[in-house]
Amino acid sequence: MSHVIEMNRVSKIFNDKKAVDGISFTIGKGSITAVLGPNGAGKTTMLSMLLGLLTPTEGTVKVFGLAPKDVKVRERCGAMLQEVSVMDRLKVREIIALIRSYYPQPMDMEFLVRATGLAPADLNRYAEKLSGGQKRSLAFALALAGNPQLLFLDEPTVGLDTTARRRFWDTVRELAAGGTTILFTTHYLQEAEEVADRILLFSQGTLVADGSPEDIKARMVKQSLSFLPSGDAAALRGQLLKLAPVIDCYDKDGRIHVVTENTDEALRAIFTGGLAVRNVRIHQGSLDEAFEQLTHNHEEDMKR
Ligand SMILES: Nc1ncnc2c1ncn2[C@@H]1O[C@H](COP(=O)(O)OP(=O)(O)OP(=O)(O)O)[C@@H](O)[C@H]1O
Repeated sequence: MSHVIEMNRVSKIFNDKKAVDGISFTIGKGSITAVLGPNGAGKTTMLSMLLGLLTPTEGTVKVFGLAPKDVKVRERCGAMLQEVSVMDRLKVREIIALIRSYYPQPMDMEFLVRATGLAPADLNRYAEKLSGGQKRSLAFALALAGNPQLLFLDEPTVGLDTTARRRFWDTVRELAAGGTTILFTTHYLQEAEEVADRILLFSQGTLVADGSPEDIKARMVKQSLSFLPSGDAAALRGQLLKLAPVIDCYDKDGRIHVVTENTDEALRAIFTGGLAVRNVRIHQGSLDEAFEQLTHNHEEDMKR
């Protein structure tokens, strides 16, 4: 299968700083990928190379098997970037019509209006008179105007209210179901977890995790178990701390929690030892915790 996006050992150096450091990944058709990472991790730099706005210092970037600057690639891509600048002295309808006219098979105007939530009345307004949220809806309409097969979205929902945000993600899901490939950056972990089928987690220019939200949560080193004590809780805690796989244990919300690097081994030790526990639960940890842990571990490794 040919990949929609292919990054092979890509680095970008600004002066002496490596903003992106030897990154490789591929992305397949119709997937929704979230790019996450703290400020300065290299997300926008990576996106700019995919859009052909920046040239890699090392490595190769291919989009639809071609260089990102190729006109055949540009015709098939749409982008919504962080900075929204609208053309003055043009009405919303005129701007959308203008952008649609640049493409061989533009997106249906009715779909654009419905999908982006622009009200019919908004179409006759001058773009500079729109609110911040409406300007972002217009930017989304412009990103879709060319009927793209690949859509780049850089922190797309900043400034959108709850309704607009929900409509936005519904449209993204609908497009992906129709075969459009989506790559978006976000700082909202909940969005990544709900919408993306894959997460690329960046830290200091490198890719520290790549997988489904579930995979990434499962990579948490520390998971926890909790249960209700069947007998004396203090005695049970003492017994638990003597088991090799148990790192720590504590009481919370009437349950005893056990911290471990391996829930399977901890459970085995508890049952083999005949400890009096019931109502066992395994806590995977949140994506938030996984994200903190993975980027923190990476930063610590870099200091060594
Ligand atoms: N044009 C540039 N010249 C010099 N350094 C740059 C340039 N663009 C980015 N950088 C540096 O590269 C690093 C990565 O920046 P980038 O904007 O890609 O991060 P990011 O992950 O998108 O951050 P944010 O979440 O804040 O948008 C930062 O240290 C930044 O200062």
